[in-house]
Amino acid sequence: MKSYPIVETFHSIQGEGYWMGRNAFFIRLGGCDVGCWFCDTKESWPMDKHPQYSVEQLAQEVLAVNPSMVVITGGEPLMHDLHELTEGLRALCGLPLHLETSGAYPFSGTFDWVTFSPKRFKSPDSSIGDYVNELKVVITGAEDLEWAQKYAQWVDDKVVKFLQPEWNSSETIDLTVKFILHHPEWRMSLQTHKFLGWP
Ligand SMILES: C[S@@+](CC[C@H](N)C(=O)[O-])C[C@H]1O[C@@H](n2cnc3c(N)ncnc32)[C@H](O)[C@@H]1O
Ligand SMILES: Nc1nc2[nH]cc(C(=O)O)c2c(=O)[nH]1
Ligand code: SF4
Ligand SMILES: [Mg+2]
Repeated sequence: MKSYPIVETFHSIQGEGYWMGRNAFFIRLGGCDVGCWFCDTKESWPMDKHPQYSVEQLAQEVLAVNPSMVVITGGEPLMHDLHELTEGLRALCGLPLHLETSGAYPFSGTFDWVTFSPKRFKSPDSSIGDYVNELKVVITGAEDLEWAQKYAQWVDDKVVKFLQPEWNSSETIDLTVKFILHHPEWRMSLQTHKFLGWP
């Protein structure tokens, strides 16, 4: 069966976005070429520097901690064909599968929830449009707020829209709060696990 390069796996709360606070098992796949300067997981960028795990090995790790859901993240997960990973985890674990992606590569796999975090450094592939449940735009300054609105128009009306400021910049957090006070269609997402010192 197919294997995937794994940066890390961990059991924590979903720190961000719509499912914030839920008990989740995270699988971080290696490989990303999007190049965000603010990326908080740059160690995930190399594709070939991480150990390969089979889908069965990953399923065993999930089952050992009995989480309420599994989050596939990275790196950029869509650089891989996620079909075997999601079909295998679904068959072996029977848990909801969530995806964190920039959408920069064609969509693959079957997910119960897709969080789309587009980046100005590499445009999303149009294939993600049909699958998005949540839009989560990282805010580092005023220009990102303008840019976020472009994607709010691009996704379906029913998509839940979050602005996620860089967690360690109080100016950016203030800027984001002030914007939301004038744009009630947006919600705030904070990376709560970082404030708590959890992975
Ligand atoms: C590390 S990325 C991995 C998944 C995928 N490559 C992506 O960017 O969506 C996981 C989430 O963290 C967000 N993120 C990365 N660096 C961040 C930072 N410095 N501040 C806030 N959010 C950040 C991303 O936008 C994404 O929503
Ligand atoms: N606790 C926790 N929640 C998260 N939600 C998305 C994450 C990610 O890196 O994709 C993440 C993460 O790294 N940790
Ligand atoms: S797309 Fe995601 S993993 Fe890749 S550099 Fe940007 S934030 Fe980091
Ligand atoms: Mg993270």
